[in-house]
Amino acid sequence: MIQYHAQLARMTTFQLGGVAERLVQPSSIRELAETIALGRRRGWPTRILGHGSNLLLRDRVLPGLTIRLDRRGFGTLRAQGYEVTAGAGVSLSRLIGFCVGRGFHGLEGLVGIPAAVGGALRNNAGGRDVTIAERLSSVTLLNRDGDVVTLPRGELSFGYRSSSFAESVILEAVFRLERGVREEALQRCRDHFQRKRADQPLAERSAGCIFRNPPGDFAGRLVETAGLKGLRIGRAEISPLHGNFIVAHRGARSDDVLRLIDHVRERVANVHGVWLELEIEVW
Ligand SMILES: Cc1cc2nc3c(=O)[nH]c(=O)nc-3n(C[C@H](O)[C@H](O)[C@H](O)COP(=O)(O)OP(=O)(O)OC[C@H]3O[C@@H](n4cnc5c(N)ncnc54)[C@H](O)[C@@H]3O)c2cc1C
Ligand SMILES: NC(=O)C1=CN([C@@H]2O[C@H](COP(=O)(O)OP(=O)(O)OC[C@H]3O[C@@H](n4cnc5c(N)ncnc54)[C@H](OP(=O)(O)O)[C@@H]3O)[C@@H](O)[C@H]2O)C=CC1
Ligand SMILES: C=C(O[C@H]1[C@H](O)[C@@H](CO)O[C@H](OP(=O)(O)OP(=O)(O)OC[C@H]2O[C@@H](n3ccc(=O)[nH]c3=O)[C@H](O)[C@@H]2O)[C@@H]1NC(C)=O)C(=O)O
Repeated sequence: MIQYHAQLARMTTFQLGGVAERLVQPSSIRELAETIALGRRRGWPTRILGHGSNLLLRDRVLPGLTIRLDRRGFGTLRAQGYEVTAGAGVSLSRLIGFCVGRGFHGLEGLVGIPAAVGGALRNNAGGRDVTIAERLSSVTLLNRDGDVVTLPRGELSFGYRSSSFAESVILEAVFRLERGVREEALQRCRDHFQRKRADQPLAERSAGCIFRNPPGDFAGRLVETAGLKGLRIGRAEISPLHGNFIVAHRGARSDDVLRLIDHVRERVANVHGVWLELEIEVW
């Protein structure tokens, strides 16, 4: 079912931006495939939305078709031996909870990342010691020809916050985990979460790190040493806790964040001679 002029802000962690011209939240692969085929026939630009934790939506109508994969339609979660199959719409926190509850370890380093499995694979989300691709066994995709295919890890490529999925929709994935002690896995989750919460403003509205780390350096360090932490434009602020996070306060608009991004890039370029590349996507 197509929803017209659907509010999208609440479907992102920034909670900013306008409405989708058309939104579909498919409840099956078939509905997803039919929706994508319809979009092609009509020439609608089409985007896949996960948990919206790496996106900034502009303050305007998002043209074309937005397809949101959530747990209702893409919520598979099952174990066979030490392999866990998770649907694209399952949150990482739910996946990690499922694994840790069974004493399976390997994904604890991803705790505190508010992504869905599909978005996490697309961006090869990672924590201090692990990226999601490292535990991947296979992925099932809807490819650009409309076929459902399962590819082993060896046929996929991943990089720093990047993957080879650009043209496909991730439907579900199998992760290979290791037998561990449940209490120890739980403790590792607590430790990772505590460290992440100490370093990053997890309770505030953001999209995680705004910029990619430039080779050999850290965007957060460059922003901090350019004297920009705590700077505000409108109701958007560079987090005083982490220089690579912009947080949106009540009443913020996307435009405030965009202006702050421009300001940071120019200042960091002047001070350090480095042009920061965006890590988030702006839609
Ligand atoms: C508080 C906070 C902390 C964060 N910490 C981290 C961190 O430590 N490490 C890290 O790597 N990231 C972090 N992030 C960023 C973000 O969580 C990741 O980029 C994550 O991978 C985005 O997943 P998502 O489901 O929200 O995807 P979305 O933001 O919804 O989408 C991101 C991209 O994936 C595509 N996509 C989504 N689902 C699918 C699918 N099923 N098939 C194909 N393409 C798809 C979208 O089209 C878009 O291009 C953080 C974000 C926040 C808000
Ligand atoms: N900066 C921001 O704007 C935001 C920051 N965050 C922060 O990011 C971190 C991770 O966020 P998030 O992934 O949303 O997870 P949280 O740790 O905040 O917990 C909520 C999650 O618990 C999951 N859940 C509900 N029931 C169960 C269950 N029975 N077993 C396992 N999991 C369950 C839900 O998954 P499901 O969705 O599948 O129902 C939901 O995603 C947190 O620290 C949070 O504070 C989170 C959101 C926004
Ligand atoms: C949050 C994200 O991912 C995060 C991920 O959570 C952490 C896990 O340790 O590692 C990356 O951050 P990061 O490189 O800033 O990691 P941190 O360990 O916080 O900082 C790296 C270095 O920069 C310094 N730093 C960081 C922030 C700051 O304000 N000032 C500063 O000087 C730190 O002291 C440290 O020496 C990812 N960011 C990127 C752009 O790669 C995301 O992708 O959205």
